[in-house]
Amino acid sequence: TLLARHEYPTVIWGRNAEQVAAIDQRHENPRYLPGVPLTESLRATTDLAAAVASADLLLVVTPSHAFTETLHALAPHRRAHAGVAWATKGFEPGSGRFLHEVAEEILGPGVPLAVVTGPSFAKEVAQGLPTAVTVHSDDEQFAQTVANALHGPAFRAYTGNDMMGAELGGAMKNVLAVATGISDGMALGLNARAGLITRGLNEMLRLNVALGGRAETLMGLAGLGDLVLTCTGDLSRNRRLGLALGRGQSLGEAVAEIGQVVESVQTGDEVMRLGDRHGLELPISALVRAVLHEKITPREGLQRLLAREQKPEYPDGLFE
Ligand SMILES: NC(=O)C1=CN([C@@H]2O[C@H](COP(=O)(O)OP(=O)(O)OC[C@H]3O[C@@H](n4cnc5c(N)ncnc54)[C@H](OP(=O)(O)O)[C@@H]3O)[C@@H](O)[C@H]2O)C=CC1
Ligand SMILES: O=C(CO)COP(=O)(O)O
Repeated sequence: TLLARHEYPTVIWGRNAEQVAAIDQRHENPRYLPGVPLTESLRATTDLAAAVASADLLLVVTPSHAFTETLHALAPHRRAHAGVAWATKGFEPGSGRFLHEVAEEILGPGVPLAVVTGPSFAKEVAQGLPTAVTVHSDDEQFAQTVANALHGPAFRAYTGNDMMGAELGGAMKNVLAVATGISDGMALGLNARAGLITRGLNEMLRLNVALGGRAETLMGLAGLGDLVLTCTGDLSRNRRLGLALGRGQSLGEAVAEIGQVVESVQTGDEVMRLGDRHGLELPISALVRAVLHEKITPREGLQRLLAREQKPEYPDGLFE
């Protein structure tokens, strides 16, 4: 709806005929964005081949568990010049690969790729409220093309060239949002929330540096920006999952009640796998995973965090 608002002829593909008809004809998405009017020029279809074959630019927004199959489905129909961007946040489930690695493998060399990420609740974007995101690509011109399409009177799109850092920030903030949600669900107070956000940012920065990424990406919209939004904004599904767990609900009950994708349930595993591979301790992320897998209760998680040894805030400099 943002692209259509910017007068780009835009077609959204979906697999559910009823939802597609509602978007195409009534300009609404009653299942996922009830009550938010969509741009009238936005077209919707269930015909993936036709939608892809007519596009100069592809923006994938399926959940991470559907990313690989969606790219396989669209690849044969992609026009030779059409670059592929995605707003999906997470890793490929199972392999733990970054999504740009998956895209490179499926689409082959030479296809322009870009990550769109940042603090952007879909509902607020659709309502036309001011939002800022960042578009990262190895191909500077493609980053600019995607940013130009998204950028408009109420939407700022910055550019960068650190795809891995941008993807790591978008994935990790979902796990850390569960931690602050749990803390708030247990009514542990505002100090606890700020402490978790800051030490969570530290986990993001250390993992990114271990992977060879650049700290500045995580200090920007892709990291800090999205971390603050998701840890504090009740529109976040990941935060709401934490709130429910902190109040004593089970994982199954909470996920069913939210009724939308909650990326952290899968991403917690992949983050810990990356941390283990690089010999990093990520205490908040580790406890979130343990609570999500119902191996420990939120109260046990809290006790373990508070019982950790006292130490310098930055033992080996800022980013050892
Ligand atoms: N919502 C937000 O504010 C933001 C979300 N994101 C990221 O975007 C991604 C999608 O999130 P979001 O749209 O909010 O999730 P939702 O749960 O709201 O919607 C998921 C959508 O993806 C579709 N879908 C699920 N599986 C498949 C599949 N195998 N093939 C085709 N379509 C599929 C669903 O269709 P169906 O109804 O048929 O199941 C539905 O339309 C996530 O990675 C999220 O982290 C990024 C920034 C902001
Ligand atoms: O990524 C998002 C906002 O930038 C949406 O967060 P949730 O998936 O937690 O709702």
